[in-house]
Amino acid sequence: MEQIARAFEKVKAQSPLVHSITNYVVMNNTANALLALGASPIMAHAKSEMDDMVGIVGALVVNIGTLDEYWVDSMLSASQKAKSLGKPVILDPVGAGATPFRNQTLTQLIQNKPDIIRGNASEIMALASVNIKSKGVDSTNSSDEALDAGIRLSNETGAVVCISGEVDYIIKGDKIGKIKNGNPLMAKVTGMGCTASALVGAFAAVEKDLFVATMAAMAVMGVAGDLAAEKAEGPGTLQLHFYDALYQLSPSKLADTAIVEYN
Ligand SMILES: Nc1ncnc2c1ncn2[C@@H]1O[C@H](COP(=O)(O)OP(=O)(O)O)[C@@H](O)[C@H]1O
Ligand SMILES: Cc1ncsc1CCOP(=O)(O)O
Ligand SMILES: [Mg+2]
Repeated sequence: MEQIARAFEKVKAQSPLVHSITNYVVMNNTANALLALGASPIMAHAKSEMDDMVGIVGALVVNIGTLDEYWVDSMLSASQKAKSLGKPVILDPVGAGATPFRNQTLTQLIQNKPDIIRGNASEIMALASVNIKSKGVDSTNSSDEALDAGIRLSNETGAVVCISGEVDYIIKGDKIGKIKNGNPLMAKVTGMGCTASALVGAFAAVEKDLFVATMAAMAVMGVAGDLAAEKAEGPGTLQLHFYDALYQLSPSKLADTAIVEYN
């Protein structure tokens, strides 16, 4: 818990710049969430600026939500550049398993060795080649069901794998962490998973231990989700209160309220 609170202090002190190549649906949600957290967002996908942009940011978040052929080229070149500079790459495999194009793109992106993969249960199961029936971007599985797939995916790729859901699992080798905060209403707001991946980017930019960085980001998501749900009347006000909760959350409040298990 101390390490999680310290990572949050570093985000606040350093206000890292996070580069997202992300989808049209969530660009605004995720930029606002990064600002509320105390980080700084930039969304960019032009091929001509990928190398330069990656050169000035603290982390790269690649999110395939509304991918197309041009964007995939940008995603591949930006992740290669980030790896060559030793900057963390976070992959959000939105809609993994839904179409062959998504699966082929994810295979290429994973060959570039992302440092962290954060997805919902169905996406992680699809990435680990579990034969599931995809319902697009929303999960039809619980994170508990995806745990074995997540462990396998982490072992195969060497990445920290985060399976989000009622319980968030964070996996690296034989380390498994759980975050038990959050509220089911979060799944009724589009872009909450993408927001989680963006926050993971902010933490990875300042915290070298990427397992700790991912635990801390998911703890912040869960605690802010709990606080927002106490005030919300539905998905619309949940989103608004979520930004306010993120903005008001302190490292000490995080340490007092995060429900973290680790073994
Ligand atoms: N049933 C739930 N209970 C608590 N938190 C949840 C629940 N479902 C989702 N969350 C939280 O919402 C965020 C988005 O997760 P998820 O819905 O799994 O991602 P995605 O939007 O990519 O499908 C995460 O922070 C997760 O912890
Ligand atoms: C609805 C939708 N369609 C393509 S991307 C996207 C947003 C998905 O966001 P999240 O995975 O965070 O729910
Ligand atoms: Mg998602």
